[in-house]
Amino acid sequence: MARIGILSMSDGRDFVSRDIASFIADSAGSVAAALRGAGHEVVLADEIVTTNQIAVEQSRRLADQRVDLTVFHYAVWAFPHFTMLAAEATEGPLLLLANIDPVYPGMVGMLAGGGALDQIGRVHSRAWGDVADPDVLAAIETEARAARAVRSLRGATFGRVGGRPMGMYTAVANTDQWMRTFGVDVEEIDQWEVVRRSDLVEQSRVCAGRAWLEKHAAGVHYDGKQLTPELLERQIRSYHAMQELVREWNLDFAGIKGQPELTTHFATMDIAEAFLNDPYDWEGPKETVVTSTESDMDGALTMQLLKGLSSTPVLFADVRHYHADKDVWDLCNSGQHATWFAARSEDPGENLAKTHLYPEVFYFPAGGASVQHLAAPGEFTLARLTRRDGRYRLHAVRAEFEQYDDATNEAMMRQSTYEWPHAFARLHTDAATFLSRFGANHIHAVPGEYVAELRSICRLLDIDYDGFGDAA
Ligand SMILES: C[C@H](O)[C@@H](O)[C@@H](O)C(=O)CO
Repeated sequence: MARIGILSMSDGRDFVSRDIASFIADSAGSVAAALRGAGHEVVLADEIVTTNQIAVEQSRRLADQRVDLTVFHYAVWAFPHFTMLAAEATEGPLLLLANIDPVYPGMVGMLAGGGALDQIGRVHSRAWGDVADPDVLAAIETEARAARAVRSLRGATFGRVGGRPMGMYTAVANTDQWMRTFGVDVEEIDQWEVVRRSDLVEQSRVCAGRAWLEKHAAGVHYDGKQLTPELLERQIRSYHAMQELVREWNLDFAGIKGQPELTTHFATMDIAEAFLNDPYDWEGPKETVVTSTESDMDGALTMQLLKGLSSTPVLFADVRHYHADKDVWDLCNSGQHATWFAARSEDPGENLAKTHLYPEVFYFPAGGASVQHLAAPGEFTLARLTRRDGRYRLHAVRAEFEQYDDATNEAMMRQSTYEWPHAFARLHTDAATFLSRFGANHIHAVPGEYVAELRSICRLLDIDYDGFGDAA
């Protein structure tokens, strides 16, 4: 949930503002109550803005509370320079909210303030109407979620464990542009640290992890070569090594190169990535740590934004295949999908019961377990940050994840790489449009509807929104 500041604008003439103060306070109170009722934290300004000084003081006070979204509330005609002074003191996302009550010219106040902000190019969003109307409340909440997701990036640190894999330009971003556009710093960490620290993990933790996986997974398919208890333990060690790096380097999210050094000479990072992205591991419930395969920077950044919206694990997948006969895509990853996607259950046992650990395939001679499952059905929002000629854009598309009878699921998974995790996605766009315009090999998804938030995020970040199909 978001932290939302509310600042009510009013008239600069004392004999007017005096008489309308209670009307404004009641209206602001209803907005605050509705947002609190929806679970948000609300910070109401101490004073209604009736002077230039109060405009600056009160907006600075809200800014000090590091609100995710600042709402300028217009229940009456308000002197527009108050809006300008308050906006000047508000560095975060800004929403102008007018109640539609003809008794007082609140709409006029909002439009005069909004027009003035447009004149100086100050990004802001607008909403209007009675907050008792669910659509009005939903519009404010959409902006609040988008604002929180964007704010959660500012000051964050991405841990890039290993550099660019396999010449993948789409996995590498410019750190200056990241700091300027998203406020995110990048720590470059050598994969050697994963190998070095893996040896230092206590054997008891490792044994407990292997026992837990063997107990709960649908199958751990040891083959004496590509997947052995020793290799699975090495992967469990690499998971704990990554957890340590996240803690010691204060990483908010991360990416692991993996290929080719680790996947050829150490073990794959599939177990590490899956459980970093999961809300649990063999030691209990935990916070998810967004971690991208192939140290995909814009992939991880997209996932961190989606996590800011949904507070769930976020899927990382290759756009691997299109089943034209079914108009369904196989989103399958040579790395991981958090096991949570197998059943989207809060009970890890339920997800693991649909998850198989298979010996890694020919690409990965170092071996280890791949984490295989088929994502549970549901409605999803998919997104991906990419760059066109250096400028960021955010692709967005709606989809349903589907499953069929066991034989059909099996046959479809065997058409690509059976041992890897899959999601069968029906995208709300046609294949030709998608393949001709989508700017990456990886895509990310969360359950639920977040298209409006993604549009707002683009406005707040001043990047291009690129929606496909009914998300256009
Ligand atoms: C195993 C291959 O190298 C895969 O990693 C490759 O196809 C990708 O997934 C690239 O995104």
